[in-house]
Parts: sequence; structure tokens; C-alpha cells
Amino acid sequence: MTTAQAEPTTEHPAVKYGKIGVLLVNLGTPDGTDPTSMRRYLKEFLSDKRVIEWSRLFWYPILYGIVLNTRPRKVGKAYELIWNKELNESWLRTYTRNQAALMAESFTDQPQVVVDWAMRYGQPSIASRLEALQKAGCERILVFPLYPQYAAATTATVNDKAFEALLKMRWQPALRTVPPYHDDPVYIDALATSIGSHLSSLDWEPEVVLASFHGIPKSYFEKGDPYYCQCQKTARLLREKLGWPEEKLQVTFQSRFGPEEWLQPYTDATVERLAKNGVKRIAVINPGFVSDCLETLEEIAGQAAESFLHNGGEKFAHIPCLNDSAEGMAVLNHVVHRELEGWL
Ligand SMILES: C=CC1=C(C)c2cc3[nH]c(cc4nc(cc5[nH]c(cc1n2)c(C)c5CCC(=O)O)C(CCC(=O)O)=C4C)c(C)c3C=C
Ligand SMILES: [Fe+2]
Ligand SMILES: [Fe+2]
Repeated sequence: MTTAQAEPTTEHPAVKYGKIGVLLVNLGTPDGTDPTSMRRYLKEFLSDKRVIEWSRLFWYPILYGIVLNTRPRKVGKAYELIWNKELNESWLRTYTRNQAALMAESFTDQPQVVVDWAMRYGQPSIASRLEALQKAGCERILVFPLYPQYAAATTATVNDKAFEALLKMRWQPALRTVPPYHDDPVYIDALATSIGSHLSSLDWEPEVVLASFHGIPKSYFEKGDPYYCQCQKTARLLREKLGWPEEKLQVTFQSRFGPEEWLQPYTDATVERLAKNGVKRIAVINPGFVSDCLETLEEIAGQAAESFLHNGGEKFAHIPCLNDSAEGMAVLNHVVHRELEGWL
């Protein structure tokens, strides 16, 4: 008697292959300024253990009991002031998408490279874009957290999320992550050029320029986060490039959240002190932000400017982030081409 045996299958689903993906990832942004969108965004953001390191037992009652009931409305109003009305989205989203499109153009001679973008919080998610890149045939993917200075709260959480997405894949792409580029000469040159061209467009000269970085709690620094030192190095190299003394380019830290001590000196207190001490003209640059966002447009160009003028200052300028400018794209393209070495 013979038994019919199943033929071993020689087929698996058709797959595309041979491409290299580049995924630009920025922090994230709400889908709208209404309280529901704001709450969804803040809930995802502020539930991240890399951002708020307190025990969940302590933090969640505060997050769900207070923060998510009060902050969405308040912060939504701030977002409204800086919303990109034409596209009905935040500028962070507009710039990140533009950066990906412009970077893709820099690879027209290398059509095997596919450039995409995602957000750590909100949409499009890292998992959805990694999956899309893989479906498009990317066997190798370079994940680029858009932060010149490394912090666990920013760079590491992007990388965590990317590797978490790979957990669910049967056939994983090879993944590389972009390291911080806080001391890269192309980045330092771009900042110096941006300061130079912005200041030469004014009919006045600042007495002091603040290099204002987003802060982190001081305790994160004490636990070994390299962020503070990388911010200081960026500022030192920029000062050297510009040939300025330490008093002319001062480092400060902004965007404090919660009751803990954060990295000092604080931007808001410094702006107020300078004005009260008789400084009449200042400019602020945000070297740690790849794109303008709530923290630069509302907190600096809005609130800090108002505080400076209110306390006796006379002229205030906010130097825009590198965004999708030619200098900004030169930095991002330079870093990506370097990190793709061996793959291209
Ligand atoms: C403990 C809380 C926070 C840490 C730590 C933190 C670090 C950190 N953040 C950025 C960059 C951005 N943060 C932005 C907004 C923002 N940040 C926090 C809190 C922490 N950030 C909150 C709660 C918010 C939302 C607004 C608010 O509720 O105040 C943004 C802007 C996003 C946008 O859509 O415009 C950026 C960018 C860095 C670089 C950093 C650590 C180095
Ligand atoms: Fe932040
Ligand atoms: Fe803020």
C-alpha cells in the first residue's frame, strides 16, 4: 500500500529585496491642538520610562489624576499659537517630512536607498514605517534619531522603539542607529553660518547670544547621561568657530517639567536676569533642536522674548533651527552618507 505524501513546499510569499532604508525619527507631535489629540500625545509621551524615570506607582496617579486632566488644554493653546495653519499640522511634522523628501533627492544616483520619516510619539509610528520600508525591500535600515546630542530620553527611546518593532518580525532587516553628531565639524559650521546670516540680517548686534538646549533632570546627568557634556562641547566648538569669548555665547537649558532640579542655568531665569542687569540686546539659538517646534517657537520666540522685553530688554532675536535649510540638509545628508558606509 502506498501513502500519498505532501510535497515539501518550495514557495514562500514573494518578497522584495536589495534596498537600503533610512528612517528619520523626531520626537513627535500631536495630530491636532484639541484636548483629545493633546491628551493622546501627552499620554504616550509621558508614559515613557525613558522620559519620566520615577516609579510608576508614584508617577501614574499624578499623570492620570492631574497632568492628563490639566495639561492637554493648556499646552493645546500653546500649540495653537505656533500651528502650521496652511497644512493643519505642527511645524515639527512639516520640517521632518521635508527633510526626508530633500534627503531622498540627494540619493537620486543611488535608487536602492529609500528615505522615510517617523515620530517617536504619535503618527507615523516607528513600527509602521519600519514595516513599510521592509515591505519595499529594505534588508538594511539606518535609524536616525534626530538629536545632535545623545540623551536617554530622546535618542535611546527612539532606538528602543525601533528594536521593539523588530521583536515582532520573522525576517528582520539589519538595523543600524546613527550616533550623536554634537561635535561634527559640518554641524558646527552649519550653526555658525546660520548665526552669521541671521545676525547680519538684523540692524543691531546682540550683546549676548544664548545657546539654549532642552533640559533634562539633573538626576539623569548624575546617573551618567552624556547629554550635558555633549551640549557643552557643541557650544565650545561653536564659540571657537565664531571666535567669540565665553560671555558672548552662553549655554542655558529650557523646558523644565515637574518639581525636580533640572540642568542649570535655566534659560527663562537667565533671560530675565540679563534684562534686569541692563543687557539690552540678545539673540537665542537652539542648537539641540533639528527643527523648530513648540519649545523653540512658543517658549523662546514667544515667551522668552516677551520676558526679556518686559524686564527692560530692547531687542530680542530668535535664530531659527536648521530645519530644511540648505545648511541643515548638508548636516543630515553628511551624517547619513557617513553612517551608510559599507552598505552603499
Ligand atoms: C521629564 C520630561 C521631559 C524630558 C526629560 C524631556 C527631554 C527632552 N525633550 C526634548 C525635545 C522636545 N520636547 C518637546 C516637548 C515636550 N517635552 C516634555 C517633557 C520632557 N522632555 C513635554 C511634556 C513636552 C510637550 C509639551 C509640554 O507639555 O510642555 C518637544 C516639542 C514637540 C513639538 O511637538 O513641538 C521637543 C522637540 C529633548 C531634546 C529632550 C532631552 C534632551
Ligand atoms: Fe521635551
Ligand atoms: Fe515647553
